[in-house]
Amino acid sequence: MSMKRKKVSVIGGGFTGATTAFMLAQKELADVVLVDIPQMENPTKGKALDMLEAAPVQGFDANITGTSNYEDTKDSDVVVITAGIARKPGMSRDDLVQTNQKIMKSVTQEIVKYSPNCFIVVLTNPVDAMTYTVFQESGFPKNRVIGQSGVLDTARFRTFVAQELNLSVKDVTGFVLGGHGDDMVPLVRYSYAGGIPLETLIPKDRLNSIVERTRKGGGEIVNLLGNGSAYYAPAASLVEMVEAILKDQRRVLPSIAYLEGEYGYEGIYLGVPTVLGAGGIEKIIELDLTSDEKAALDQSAESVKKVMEVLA
Ligand SMILES: NC(=O)c1ccc[n+]([C@@H]2O[C@H](COP(=O)([O-])OP(=O)(O)OC[C@H]3O[C@@H](n4cnc5c(N)ncnc54)[C@H](O)[C@@H]3O)[C@@H](O)[C@H]2O)c1
Ligand SMILES: O=C(O)C[C@H](O)C(=O)O
Repeated sequence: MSMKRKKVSVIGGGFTGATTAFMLAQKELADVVLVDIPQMENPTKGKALDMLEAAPVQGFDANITGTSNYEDTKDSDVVVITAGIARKPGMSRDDLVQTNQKIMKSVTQEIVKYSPNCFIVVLTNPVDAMTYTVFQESGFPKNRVIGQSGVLDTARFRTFVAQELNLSVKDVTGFVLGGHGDDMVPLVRYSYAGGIPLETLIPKDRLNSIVERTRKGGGEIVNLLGNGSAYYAPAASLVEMVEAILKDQRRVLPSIAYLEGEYGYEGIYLGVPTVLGAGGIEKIIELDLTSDEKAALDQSAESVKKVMEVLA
């Protein structure tokens, strides 16, 4: 009996797109189609072929193709959007909104034409507003249009906590809620090392500085790179979400989800804890928040709404 392989298309073959494609193939999660604009067709084909030639060495069975033709994305199970411009030092993610909004609209039309039943996972910044744009343009139900930010932001938080405590990252858990901006909300009260609340392990001032570093984690990398933004951890985060969907894992992961009353917000996409499985976002988990946590989340939601006003 033969099992048909899953298919994932990654739109945008730049740093995050190419890294995501390679990680998906290395994990044998799907055959991967990497898509970029016609002017980038040869470099995209070149990247895909180069990755494919790593398969015999690493021993993975997955096909990777590069293209600028959306017909090649036909019947994808999941489509990941990384197309668009990235920020440079001195810029905020919100400075990318107008350029990337146009790109979201055009790529979404092509995605929907060839894969009307797919799940879409959006990475392009400013990602809360771009996920909303893709949701509107696609006409898909909300469970099938998902944004990535919280897995990455939580991964940064977990990295810094593990460094602070000199413990394995595997034993550190956390939750970052809200928009993917400098006012995101790392929920320290819901964060643990080996099941022990972090607040009992790390002094308050050290925890506060970890929270601050997490909030500015994207900018820290942008300043170090000098000419672009992070891509290894963002790609790993996308792959974790795609894997949860393809394998129906029902993972509890933060996703950028469309809210219709949850946490008191209506009609916006925002980072919240979700259950990710074969139905995409199968559930939004509503945590009890203190008044300080809710005020911080309100501020983050306000920032997202301001960017959404530019969309109109
Ligand atoms: N949400 C997050 O956590 C997160 C993390 C990292 C990066 N990002 C965002 O992801 C985006 C991509 O970042 P990157 O580092 O890969 O940038 P990059 O410049 O390396 O790659 C972007 C690619 O998109 C392609 N592209 C542009 N217009 C396109 C179109 N219409 N169709 C198909 N492809 C198109 C470009 O040719 C380029 O190859 C940026 O907006 C960045 O800010 C978000
Ligand atoms: O910071 C950026 O502009 C890219 C991304 O959103 C990140 O957090 O690394």
